[in-house]
Amino acid sequence: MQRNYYSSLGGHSPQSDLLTGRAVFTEAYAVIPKGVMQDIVTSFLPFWNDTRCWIIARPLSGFAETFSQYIMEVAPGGGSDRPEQDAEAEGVLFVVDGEIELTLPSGKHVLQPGGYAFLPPGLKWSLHNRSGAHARFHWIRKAYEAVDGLDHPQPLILNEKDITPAAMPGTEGRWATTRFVDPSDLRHDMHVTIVTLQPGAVIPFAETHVMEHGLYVLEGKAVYRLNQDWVEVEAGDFMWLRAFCPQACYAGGPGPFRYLLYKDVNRHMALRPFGSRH
Ligand SMILES: NC(=O)N[C@H](N)C(=O)O
Repeated sequence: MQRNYYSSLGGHSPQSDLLTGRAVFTEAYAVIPKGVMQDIVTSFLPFWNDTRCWIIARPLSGFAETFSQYIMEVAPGGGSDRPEQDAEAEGVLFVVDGEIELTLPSGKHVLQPGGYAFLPPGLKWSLHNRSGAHARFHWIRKAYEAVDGLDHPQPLILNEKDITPAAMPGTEGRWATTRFVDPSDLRHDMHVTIVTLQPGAVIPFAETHVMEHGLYVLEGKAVYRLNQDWVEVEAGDFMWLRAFCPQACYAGGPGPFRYLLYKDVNRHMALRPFGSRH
């Protein structure tokens, strides 16, 4: 079965989100509800044709934010021969709707919903929509932190349906993570995974950690604890969490609650606070 994660995006009228007022921006986190991703907040990117994008996360405060995240929408016939202009940037693509053709030095790959690509920095790639319908995918970009003595990671092309989710210990699979990258592979400095909670399952403690997150809800509903607040979220919503933002959740059902999760990993921290001279 082909999943369509995206059908809910933009499905709210602007009024309904005005009424529910679900958009939140605080010093610790932001919530961008699906209804806010309307035509007036689209961006267009250089060298992309028939493509628009919603930029839902970016390094912001000058402290330590590490990533940007886009929802890309490519019309039939659209795409780019020069998608990335920054040689430092690594990227992950995750398809939520339709079909894209990704060309790498190794050849052409067709990605459908659930399709994942890891693109190391400096890789030559291009992307086109050769199908007759719009294609939508997440594009997560980060400045790769190279380490002397570690090779750059290699490109990866995978699909979530080919990966068995790993259950969190003691949860009997009610909380599980689909991992596209081996967590012990230290060449990688970011992970993009899919977290799945069955109806009624919980993250039972307020996780508080240095890693930042982008969480895009692929499916279902939950109440998410963000810092000191409990926020209702559903498919199509996005949450941005700064380092140390406490987080927990309760999956509301009736179906599974699933989200795409970005996390920075596996690197030393700066020795001094941002902006310090000594
Ligand atoms: N909010 C989350 O899903 N966090 C994950 N458990 C994580 O940080 O790995």
